[in-house]
Amino acid sequence: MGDNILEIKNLSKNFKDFSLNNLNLIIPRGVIMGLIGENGAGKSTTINCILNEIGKSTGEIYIFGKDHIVAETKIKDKIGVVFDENHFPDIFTPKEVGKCMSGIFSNWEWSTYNNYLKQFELPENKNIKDFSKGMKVKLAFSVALSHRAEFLILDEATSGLDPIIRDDILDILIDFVQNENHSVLVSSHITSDLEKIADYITFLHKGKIVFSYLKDDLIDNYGIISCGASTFDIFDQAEIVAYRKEDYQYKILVKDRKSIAQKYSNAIIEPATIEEIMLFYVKGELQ
Ligand SMILES: Nc1ncnc2c1ncn2[C@@H]1O[C@H](COP(=O)(O)OP(=O)(O)OP(=O)(O)O)[C@@H](O)[C@H]1O
Repeated sequence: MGDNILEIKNLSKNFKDFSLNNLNLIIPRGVIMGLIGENGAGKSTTINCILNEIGKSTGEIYIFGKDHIVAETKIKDKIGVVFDENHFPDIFTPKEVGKCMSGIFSNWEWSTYNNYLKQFELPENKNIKDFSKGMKVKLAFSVALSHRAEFLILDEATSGLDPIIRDDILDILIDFVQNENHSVLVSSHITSDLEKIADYITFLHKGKIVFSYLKDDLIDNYGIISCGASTFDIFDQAEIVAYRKEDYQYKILVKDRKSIAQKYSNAIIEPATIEEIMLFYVKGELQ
């Protein structure tokens, strides 16, 4: 267990109209795990269960090898969290936030915090209520990165940021996992960002994990075939993950595009992006 920063076993959470269903997930040390899924798929619920912000119905969660509830205080000291909303009281200034955090986190580093405030051009004495949405997110990143966290958990944290700051944040995350004790769990709708930085992609759909794969395996192996009805009919159905019927053609998602290309030499096969793979699973006909 020591090599994994997070281990989730058979996690379920039942709400009245929604259930997270028997999730199993491992995040090794030294990696960025991207969590994708449609609105309402259960990404925030998963993250809230990990952080014990909401109680799980059943299952086990270990962070740094320890039960996430038994060792909650110690664990939270080493986790940096950024959500898509302001965590801090509006009347605080960044300086006051720093003072408050220095009392909460045992490894608080003022110099790192002040450097991030500078890098993100955040005025240290302005009230947060007068910050833009992007400034609030940048403040949350400054805090998350200033207490020697080993595990960063980001829930839709970058979606309110402009492409330039987003790019800076992606660089910071890549840099963060250069320390092989560190890992990042990042949920995002911006799949192109995850395509740039994630080592693994976990796809959650209607409360269940569809897959949790190495990103390079996804990109190297999945493919999309465009073909007419007659070609579609000769495909071995077992080779089709999902398909979508368009006006004059079928689009087929396959898992092993290289062997399919050899077998059906007339078929046109393109690599699939993460967004396309997700769309096929959510909107296509599944085999
Ligand atoms: N406290 C709650 N009580 C009842 N249902 C809830 C509660 N919190 C979340 N849900 C439901 O759980 C489902 C999953 O929500 P969740 O916020 O985890 O999805 P998500 O994948 O993070 O979506 P998004 O991308 O829109 O943020 C939704 O149907 C939501 O209505």
